[in-house]
Amino acid sequence: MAESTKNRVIEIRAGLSQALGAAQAALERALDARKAAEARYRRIVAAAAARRRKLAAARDERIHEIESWHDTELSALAGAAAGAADRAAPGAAGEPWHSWEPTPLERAAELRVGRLMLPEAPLPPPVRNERPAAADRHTDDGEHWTGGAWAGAPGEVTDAWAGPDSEPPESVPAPVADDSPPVTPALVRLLDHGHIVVEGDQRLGDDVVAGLLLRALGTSTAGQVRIIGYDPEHLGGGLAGFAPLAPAGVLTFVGPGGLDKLLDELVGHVRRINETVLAGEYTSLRELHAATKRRPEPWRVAVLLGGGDLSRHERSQLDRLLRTGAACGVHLVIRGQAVEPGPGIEFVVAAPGDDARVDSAGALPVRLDHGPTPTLVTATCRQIAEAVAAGPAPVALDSLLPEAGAEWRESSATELTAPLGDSPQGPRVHVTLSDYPPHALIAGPSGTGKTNFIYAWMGALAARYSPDELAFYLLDFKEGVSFARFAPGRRDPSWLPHVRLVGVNVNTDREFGLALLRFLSGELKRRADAAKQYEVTNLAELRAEDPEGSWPRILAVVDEFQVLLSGRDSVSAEAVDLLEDLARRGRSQGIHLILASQDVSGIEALWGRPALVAQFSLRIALPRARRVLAETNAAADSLPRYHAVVNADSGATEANRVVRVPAAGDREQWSALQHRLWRRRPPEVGPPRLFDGDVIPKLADSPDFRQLRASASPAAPIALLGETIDVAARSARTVLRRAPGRNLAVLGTRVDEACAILATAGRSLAAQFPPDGARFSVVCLDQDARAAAEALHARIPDCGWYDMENVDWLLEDAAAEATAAWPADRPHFILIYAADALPGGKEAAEQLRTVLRQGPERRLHVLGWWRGAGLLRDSLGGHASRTDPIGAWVALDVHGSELSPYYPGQGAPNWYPRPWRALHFDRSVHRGAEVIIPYGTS
Ligand SMILES: Nc1ncnc2c1ncn2[C@@H]1O[C@H](COP(=O)(O)OP(=O)(O)OP(=O)(O)O)[C@@H](O)[C@H]1O
Repeated sequence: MAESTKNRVIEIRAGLSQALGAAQAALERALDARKAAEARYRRIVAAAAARRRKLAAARDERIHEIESWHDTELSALAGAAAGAADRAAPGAAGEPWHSWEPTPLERAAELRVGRLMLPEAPLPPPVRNERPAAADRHTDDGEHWTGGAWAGAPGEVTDAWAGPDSEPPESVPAPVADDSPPVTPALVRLLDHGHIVVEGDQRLGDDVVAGLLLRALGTSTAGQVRIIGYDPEHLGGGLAGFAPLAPAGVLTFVGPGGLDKLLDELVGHVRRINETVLAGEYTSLRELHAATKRRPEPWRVAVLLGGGDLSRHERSQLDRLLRTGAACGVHLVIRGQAVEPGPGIEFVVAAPGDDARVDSAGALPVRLDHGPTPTLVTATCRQIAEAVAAGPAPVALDSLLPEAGAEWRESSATELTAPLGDSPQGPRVHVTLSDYPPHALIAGPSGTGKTNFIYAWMGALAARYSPDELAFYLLDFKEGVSFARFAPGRRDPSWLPHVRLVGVNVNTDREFGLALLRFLSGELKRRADAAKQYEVTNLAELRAEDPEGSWPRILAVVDEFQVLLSGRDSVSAEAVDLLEDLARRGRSQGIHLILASQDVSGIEALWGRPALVAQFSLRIALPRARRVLAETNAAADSLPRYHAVVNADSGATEANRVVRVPAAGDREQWSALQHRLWRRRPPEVGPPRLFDGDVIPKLADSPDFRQLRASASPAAPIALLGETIDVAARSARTVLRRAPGRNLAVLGTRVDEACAILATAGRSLAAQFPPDGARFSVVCLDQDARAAAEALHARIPDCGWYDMENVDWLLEDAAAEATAAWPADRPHFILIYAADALPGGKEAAEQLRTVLRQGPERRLHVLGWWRGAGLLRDSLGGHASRTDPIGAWVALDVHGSELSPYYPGQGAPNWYPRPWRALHFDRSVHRGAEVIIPYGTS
């Protein structure tokens, strides 16, 4: 091989080896670079994953925070909205139909028509431990998760490779179901606020109207919402379910063509209410109600369903009502008429699903409620109609009273004024008694509330005027004890401090009525004398001149007064005279009479006495009372229950004022007032005198008996006999002084009463003497009276006892005593039970006559019981004998005609016997006989 070739080979080899070395080095460098690049790549990937995890965690945390804040806020807002809705629409105003029932509310509420579709507050997210599946998922906010990264999530490393190591977000908000029921009702305002126009879907609109009406009815007191339906296309069919309201007058239908008249009428109501009810004092009925708690006018809701084009007049009336009706409680619910938006007008657009709208809810979707079921509508309407037919609920007595603590502030110097209740038009009705009108006549058939009316009037007066200003004298001729509540009783020791006298169960004791009139007559005289002395003419002037004097106005109330005037006897004759005088002259002296009667004949009894009836210019008629107002005034015929016509001008129709009378009969309410006033009574005001004709008085309770004291030798011993029927509790008495005729005869067959009278006489006489100061002898000649005679005998110390066996001794002794020449050293009282049964024939009879004739002058007095007026006559010596030895007598079941011999110069006394009553006459003091009540044994 040539050198050159060798060299070339060597060169090539060297070159190749060099190249190989270089390549080797380059490869090594490249491998190093690759290694470094790979290491860097791994670092970047790891950093990216770590960063992404961190960011995802931060994002999740933030999302979670935002979501929980959102949830809390949303639930708080939803809760607040629901709470506000509940408050605005409580009870029947907002309750869903399935649990709905009427709940009358204090004031008008907003009414629910459906639900507001508010954005829903999601449920709290559950903590997720599982990875979500790799499949696509939709979150509730519409984001799209692809299994590796959140599409469109901000700040995400979206360009990074999502290797198998990459993690999905730890927690994902759970999708929330969107079908939980919304809780916020959609409300509209109708009553006391405005009008509602329903548009849109016909059937759903009908449901809205029915729902609104039912809710309006159910949230108010029965009868306070009146509906007037105008439905010319379906002739009322649109309101068919409400038909049960029609008979009670709560729903009226206006026929086609009647719109004109209906709108005119409603405008008329608005004008009237503005003029007479709001009367410039309030701007709306709502304001009046807030200030006074009274709602004198019903809400009138006119439902206008279709009806085509309106005439110009109708349109302008409708516009007027839309502007001014709501303030006066006149509201319109309109369908099928174009109405311009305006203040207070709510538009409801009916549509299915969530497409309905309520104007005041803005753009919020509304889902309307279904209408109430026909059964619910008719049942509710029937219930309301029944409640209306049953009449309004009673008003409480408290509504007539001043605030507690503000009592007794009025002066009665010129008048007595008190409210009696509200008129249906709203204003209070006040009634005044003064110089004109001075006296009142009240009439009402039984059960119409006459007694209640009197209570209410008395309560309103008694709360305003103190007992210094006003005094009551009360008399009830009806059977029962209606006025007894004003006097202390066993159950309640309080009394009405103004009441000076209460007479109950006096229907057979007309004398008590007479006694009251006599007493008032005496008081009239006292006032007239004082007026003369001060040279004044009426009570106001007298009080001004004599400020220290006690001059209360007097109110004398006589219920069923006709009993007093019935009968043509001396009682009614005198009663009429006294009444006439009191009615005529009492007015200026502050004495007022209130006569009440349930009986038309009672009122008619007065018509025959025009002078008397003319004085009673205040006339009060309860429902169906006849003839108490003027002849042509029939206002009482149509009065609802618990109402009265008050007329202060003798019944002239234009002076009628209708008043709704509060319930004052309730014992509890009355007692609360009475106790309040009783606790305030001045210390000098004692309880009233209670005269109860059904109660037998007791001698031990008699003030006259209690005052009797023993004295050594009373010149005029008093024999008490029984209680007089009088304004003051007085005992009838006869004085047994030393004078001819001072004997007492008790006449009649009624043993118990005769014995009671003798016992009273004996005990009261004995009470006036010290031991041995007088001699008492009891003679019992009738077995039936023995127990009573023995009881008396036992009560009187050292009393002699005589009967059939030994009465002759007593008579002989007494006759001698009566004719003796020497003066008696002490009085001797002989009490004889059944003196007509005296044994011993003529001789004994003669002795008795001697004692009767001559005894009294020698202080020997007979108190004898004869079982008949004729038998006494026999004892006195027969028909022709004189009766003057009997100076005093008490007759029981003896007719007046039989008493004429003992009733000198006056014919026969007017006496019809009645149980436990007696007629007493004492010729030394009486002009006429008086009725007395024997004391019961005690
Ligand atoms: N304004 C009223 N509000 C509520 N209840 C009333 C009212 N007026 C009367 N009543 C009730 O009606 C009933 C009859 O009333 P009241 O006794 O006053 O009638 P009256 O006309 O006096 O009847 P009578 O003469 O038969 O006693 C009573 O139960 C009473 O409580």
